[in-house]
Amino acid sequence: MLINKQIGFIGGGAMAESIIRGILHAELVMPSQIMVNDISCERLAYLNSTFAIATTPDSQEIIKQSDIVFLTVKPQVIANVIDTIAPLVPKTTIVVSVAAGVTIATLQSKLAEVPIIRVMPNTPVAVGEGISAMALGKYATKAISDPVAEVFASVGRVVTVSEDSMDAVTGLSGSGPAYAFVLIDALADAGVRVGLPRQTSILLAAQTLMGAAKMVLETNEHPAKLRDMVTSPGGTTIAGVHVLEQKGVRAALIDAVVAATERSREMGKR
Ligand SMILES: NC(=O)C1=CN([C@@H]2O[C@H](COP(=O)(O)OP(=O)(O)OC[C@H]3O[C@@H](n4cnc5c(N)ncnc54)[C@H](O)[C@@H]3O)[C@@H](O)[C@H]2O)C=CC1
Ligand SMILES: O=C(O)[C@@H]1CCC=N1
Repeated sequence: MLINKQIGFIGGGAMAESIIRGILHAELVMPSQIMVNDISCERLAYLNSTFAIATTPDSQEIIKQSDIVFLTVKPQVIANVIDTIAPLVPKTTIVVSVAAGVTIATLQSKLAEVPIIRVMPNTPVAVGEGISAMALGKYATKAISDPVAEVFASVGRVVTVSEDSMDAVTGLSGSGPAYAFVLIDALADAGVRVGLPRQTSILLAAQTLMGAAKMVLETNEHPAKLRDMVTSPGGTTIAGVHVLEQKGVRAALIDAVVAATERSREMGKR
């Protein structure tokens, strides 16, 4: 399932690596179709030796070589990156930003008439189970954006959202894997606390979260209904759920998503 595009990344950190790992594993592109730029020589050497992809310390080289350019740097440095590349970006290049909080309008003001797509993916794209939300700039028609949708569809699910939902998406699914890792780690500690070996505990916790998530996605049932199916009257589960409610776990998760959403909004104001 190859796409016929050269793909460049400016910023070769955690998110770029997750996307690269995912699209190579999905065989959407060959390693020879990918080039990465980073200011860190160590990162470039690591990415080259891990994935056999081309690397360059020069971001302008990425613009020359790529049909689709992913901006995978931190939001704080994206303005500098754009200033360096803007004069060179042709209108035929598709620019995809994954930076939290950075608006299409900010990018478009420096990249006149260039098709811009803003995406909020998450790191499970590395294992083909990401969720990526896309918002299209005014020059990114459906036909132009299709190859980008294909990239993210090859490594998970894709939803199209209006740009004003992006901060909320960032707070929920962009940051969400971290919440899930905290839950898995805590459940594994709990398993150890009640006498299970660490590795068994981690396996039980992770597979339980994955199985529960899969049931929600495959049955389309409301999660509360699926929870009720586990919860026998007077049984073990209601004893556990009662403690979760007493300790405010539900409210804590809501507050976490609200805090992350507000932080994304704040980052967009700079
Ligand atoms: N990590 C995640 O789960 C997600 C991250 N994002 C977004 O992805 C972007 C990247 O985040 P991470 O990969 O986590 O950060 P990171 O810190 O792992 O990677 C950033 C990379 O950019 C490089 N870099 C810094 N300045 C540069 C420059 N001027 N030119 C070229 N490379 C430069 C750094 O050396 C580093 O390797 C951010 O904008 C973030 O909001 C979006 C969704 C999820
Ligand atoms: O923590 C961050 O700012 C980025 C955006 C979403 C996930 N990681």
